[in-house]
Amino acid sequence: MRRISLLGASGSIGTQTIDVINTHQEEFALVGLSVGRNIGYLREVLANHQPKIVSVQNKEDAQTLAMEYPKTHFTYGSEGLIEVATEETADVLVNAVIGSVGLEPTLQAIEAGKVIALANKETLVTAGHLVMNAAREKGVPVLPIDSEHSAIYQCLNGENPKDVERLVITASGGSFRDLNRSQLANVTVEDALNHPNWSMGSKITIDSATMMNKGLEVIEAHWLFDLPYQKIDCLLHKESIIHSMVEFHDGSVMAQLGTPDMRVPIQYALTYPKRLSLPQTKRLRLEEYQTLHFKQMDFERYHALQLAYEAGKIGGTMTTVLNAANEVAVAQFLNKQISFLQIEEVIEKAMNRHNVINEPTLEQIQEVDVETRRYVDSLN
Ligand SMILES: NC(=O)C1=CN([C@@H]2O[C@H](COP(=O)(O)OP(=O)(O)OC[C@H]3O[C@@H](n4cnc5c(N)ncnc54)[C@H](OP(=O)(O)O)[C@@H]3O)[C@@H](O)[C@H]2O)C=CC1
Ligand SMILES: CC(=O)[C@@H](O)[C@H](O)COP(=O)(O)O
Ligand SMILES: [Mn+2]
Repeated sequence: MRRISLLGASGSIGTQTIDVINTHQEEFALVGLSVGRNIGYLREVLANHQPKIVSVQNKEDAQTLAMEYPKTHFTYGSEGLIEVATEETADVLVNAVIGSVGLEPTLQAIEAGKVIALANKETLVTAGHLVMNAAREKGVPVLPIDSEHSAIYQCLNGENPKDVERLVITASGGSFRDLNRSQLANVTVEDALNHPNWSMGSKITIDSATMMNKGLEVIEAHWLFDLPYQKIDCLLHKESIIHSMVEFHDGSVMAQLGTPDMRVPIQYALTYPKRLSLPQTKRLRLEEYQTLHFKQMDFERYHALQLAYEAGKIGGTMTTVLNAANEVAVAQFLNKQISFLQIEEVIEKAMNRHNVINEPTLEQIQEVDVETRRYVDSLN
């Protein structure tokens, strides 16, 4: 029995994690969870699970719920996320919150010796060295949930990491993949939220449309697989059937395939190194596709990806700036305060003015994060 704490239970990854847990009730127990403001969904979960601890965003919600569910401890805010992440009866933390708010709970969970199943890629983008060093020191595995990284993890299973020539991360191209740059000037939020292959939360769907999602994933791969940026490539593949590939020195290429369904990588992270059945996923029948498409990445068309590679290669706090500026700019775009193309403009401005700190501490990262958010807010 694996006992799971789940941050971000009401989101796209969170609800699919609960689906996986419900599918294998003999294997998994949900001992802790957090939601933000979606108390309605939390009540649905509490009808079927008896977690020891629950965190919500607001104190008032925590107080109301505590009266209704006396067997569960309710907490709230950023401290609440840490309490759930370090719940003593949990073996595994599934981190499925959005944004760098996921960093401290991840670090504290590592300190408490929990296995980390990580969807929250912003954690590695903003402070990959802190997370991976802490995990190494504690001997705690960091298992990827992100589909591309799960694919690479599966391809590397049993291989010697020294034999890797390069990683090939596939990219769907996002909502605007058939538009050229000049056609991006007037695109709407509603259009941007219409991802061709995946149903995901709004922030990552916008990241996918700007190609920043691939940029975040390149940095995530750099930390997870300890490879230099020169060995991490991106390839446009519009069907999202090949979830990523690993090329080895002998020319062999390993790929992981499947229909686009996040429950597969979520479950793999929860059962690793075993596999369990997942009857509800649509099976891949390649004859239904006949043709899969591939195209070289175009860095002029997808400038945000270029910025992410630059930030990654510069390193230190530059990726913290990239991430924080992106989080604020995407929120502004979703609130219709800036245009789609301004997202990358804002990120570039924030990067250009930043004096990098190498090997930053957690405090320095938090300061740079706050300062970058303040700067990006001031632009608007
Ligand atoms: N969705 C996907 O298919 C994939 C997602 N990922 C990554 O997984 C992470 C989650 O993405 P996704 O599930 O799409 O996101 P969603 O927006 O769907 O869900 C986010 C979750 O985090 C909660 N939340 C949001 N802000 C806060 C906050 N400040 N404090 C506490 N909780 C908060 C939300 O609560 P509430 O809604 O209750 O307010 C919700 O439970 C991201 O890092 C994303 O990049 C990676 C690969 C695929
Ligand atoms: C499902 C998943 O892992 C997302 O990160 C997905 O990769 C988004 O698709 P693209 O970024 O390739 O459009
Ligand atoms: Mn992904």
